[in-house]
Amino acid sequence: MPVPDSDVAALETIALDKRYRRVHALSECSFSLPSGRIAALAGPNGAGKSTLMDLIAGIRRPTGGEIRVLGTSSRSFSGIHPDVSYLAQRKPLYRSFTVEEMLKAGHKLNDRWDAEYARRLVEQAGLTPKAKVSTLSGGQRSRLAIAMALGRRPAVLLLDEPLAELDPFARREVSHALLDEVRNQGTTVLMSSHIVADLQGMCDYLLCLVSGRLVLDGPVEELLGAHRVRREPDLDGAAGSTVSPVVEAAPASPETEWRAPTLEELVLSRMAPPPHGTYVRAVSS
Ligand SMILES: Nc1ncnc2c1ncn2[C@@H]1O[C@H](COP(=O)(O)OP(=O)(O)OP(=O)(O)O)[C@@H](O)[C@H]1O
Repeated sequence: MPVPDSDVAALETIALDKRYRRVHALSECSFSLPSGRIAALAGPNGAGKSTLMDLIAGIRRPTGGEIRVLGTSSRSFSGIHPDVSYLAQRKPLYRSFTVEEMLKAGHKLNDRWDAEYARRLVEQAGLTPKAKVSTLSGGQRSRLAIAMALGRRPAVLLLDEPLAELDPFARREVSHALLDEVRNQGTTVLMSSHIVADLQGMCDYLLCLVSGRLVLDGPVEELLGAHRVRREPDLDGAAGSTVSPVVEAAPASPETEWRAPTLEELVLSRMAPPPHGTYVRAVSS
């Protein structure tokens, strides 16, 4: 893996656009993700998350705009950039293969492959080399798929709903293993998930798409620090529900208490603004 130049964004999109005939899946999407960040890609169904990942991975061509990976424009190469790994929603595992055979396939299919590293990740996951993929649990399959994605030693790792299908225990186990690894390696990660509560504490950067447009973009701490939600003692317990209670926008009386929102509240406020969602106000720094 090349040593990232800290001045160059790991991943940058400039006015990225994607139309599928009548559907405008992504509009004028511009962001710059610094190296070493673990970014959450949040947004409701159909917001354009998979489309964005597919475009970055070179699976689809944009209708407009540009993508840069470590400063190199996607216009200068075809297919997936050698420093990017993509773990799509449907995990690319062959059910009839053993764990060992999957690793061999990874070696064959990738010009750049760190066999030693991939084997170590599989060992850490407690996977038996002779076990068939079809006999693995959902959590074990996720760990194998992640080892396959990391075996390329990517500088940028794209994960589309990596924790879907997993029960809460497996989600925690897989996400901890994944995060330890990418932090140790300094890998930049872009990870989509519907379960925004899962992303808090895992991700230090947030991109939120709604109807193909980027509505939130920045370091999580900065975004949370720049917004306030009204403190409602009776309502606080409902923060985990999909549609949070409305919090009045104004006027705020002098006694009104404000607190920093959770990541979930902030994202929900953009996905479902009042009168159906939480009102979260921006504060000037
Ligand atoms: N191959 C395609 N042909 C036509 N429309 C498409 C195609 N793929 C996606 N779309 C449309 O583009 C929009 C964005 O879809 P996309 O799958 O990128 O969203 P998403 O945020 O990943 O959704 P989900 O969270 O449900 O996976 C949707 O309206 C979808 O119906």
